[in-house]
Amino acid sequence: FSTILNPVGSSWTVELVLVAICVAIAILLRNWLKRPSNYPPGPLGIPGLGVIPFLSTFPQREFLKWSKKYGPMFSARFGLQKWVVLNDYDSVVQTLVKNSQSFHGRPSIRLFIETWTPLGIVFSTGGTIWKTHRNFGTRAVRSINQNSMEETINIEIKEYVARLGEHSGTSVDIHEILIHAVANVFCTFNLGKRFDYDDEKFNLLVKCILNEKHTHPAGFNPTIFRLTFPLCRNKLSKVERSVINEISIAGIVRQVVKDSTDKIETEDKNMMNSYLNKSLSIASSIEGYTTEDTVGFFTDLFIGGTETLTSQLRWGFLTMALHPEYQTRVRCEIDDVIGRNGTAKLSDQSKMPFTRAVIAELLRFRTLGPLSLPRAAVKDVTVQGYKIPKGTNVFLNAWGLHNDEKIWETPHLFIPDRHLDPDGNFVSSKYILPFGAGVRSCLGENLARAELFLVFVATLQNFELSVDENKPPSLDEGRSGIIYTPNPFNLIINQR
Ligand code: HEM
Repeated sequence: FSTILNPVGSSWTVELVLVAICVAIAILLRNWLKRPSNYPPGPLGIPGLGVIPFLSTFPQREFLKWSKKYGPMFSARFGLQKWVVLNDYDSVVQTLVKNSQSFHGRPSIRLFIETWTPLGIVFSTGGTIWKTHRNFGTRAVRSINQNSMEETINIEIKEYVARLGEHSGTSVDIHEILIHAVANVFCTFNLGKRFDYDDEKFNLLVKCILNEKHTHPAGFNPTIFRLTFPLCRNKLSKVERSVINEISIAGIVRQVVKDSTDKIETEDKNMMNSYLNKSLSIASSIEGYTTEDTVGFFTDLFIGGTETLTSQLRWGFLTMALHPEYQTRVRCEIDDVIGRNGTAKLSDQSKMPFTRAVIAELLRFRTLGPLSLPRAAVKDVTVQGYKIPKGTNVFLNAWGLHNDEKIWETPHLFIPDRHLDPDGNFVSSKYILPFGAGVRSCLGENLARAELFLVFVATLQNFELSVDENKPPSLDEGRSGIIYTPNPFNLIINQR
């Protein structure tokens, strides 16, 4: 060793190098231990790695545990990155709602920037293009009135019930049929047309969503890992790039955008046409805006709106099959309010407290986005007395909020009655935040809630769901990525 360091044999060179190494380590340690004044407390972790070695594949669990020790808003380093984790309602409101504009960013996650081509709204780091997408999206979603939303969803439900009926009496994985229905609702609102279930292009889209890999490898653990270790990132993101590109959803959307641009109409027939009209006129005023941004926007809506809803409904049907007593209670309510052959309306919700309680409990019990989507502070800001510097990333631990024993008794159990008052009325809880909070909360929340209700009700109205008693699927087996999806499972469905 000394020959390498000291080829010429002078001892002071060795000493000098050793001193330099010690100084470098001391500086690194000092920087590691240094925190801005009034910064939220948190676990120190290991220099260079932060808390990564202490996280499981379900990090929200460790986060909730740490929040008991360091407080509901605590800080942690993932590698060299500074993060703050919010674990209770107050810290979420104070941070993401009251200081909405300061936290409208998302971290610049290279993984998404490299693989999510083109970058649309969901992983946009913020700024003018995100604002344009967001403003337009919000207005477009608001402009869909309840009647047309109901009508469009119910048209799809008819087809979906008929397809499911073909499997009556058998054990089947309903994932693909469900995606067809949910994706077609998206297509009707956004592209202005629904597709036949046998349409080649449509089936390709459905297959892309079925390719569950795209939700898994991009999960937060690997993401954090790759952010920290560039070499691993490059190696792994190659796999992901091929998966995501293979998905080719963007490719199909690009073609539809092109077709629509070619015959753009002044009349706002659907969201895409309307968006294209608008984007063409604003493109010249926004630096760097291209039609690829439009493609990204619609690709995000498609992925964000299809896989999420489908997974939440799959969790719901599995839960009902494993809890026949609740399934029967929902069905009795459906029969009373809608009847065996009636079509559910959104307004029926006010007369169906137990069904609402089941859906609310489902959103709590199987939180689809356990860590919501990460945010970033776009400026220095003080929250609850803590200083959070610009560039700090933020996790909303929605799973933690939904499983906090201070709020929920036996949170690991599915108990819809906790959402009913003594008179049986549904009571909505502010402590359930499945759609995030603040200016970047879910753009499709209203549509998602409407679809959840209508598809859930139609399924239980028409079918009895059960599982193979010999090897029942488990509610504890899911894949934790960006979203928490159930593993593939079969249900025995019997038409009533
Ligand atoms: C059960 C269904 C759904 C769940 C649980 C869900 C959940 C979420 C969550 C947690 C976020 C991040 C919010 C935040 O950062 O605070 C999000 C964002 C988003 N969601 Fe959803 N979502 C669902 C359905 C949908 C649907 C149907 C659509 C589309 C029509 C949609 C479009 C979006 C978009 C575009 C964003 C990004 C908004 C932005 O970054 O400004 N989601 N969603």
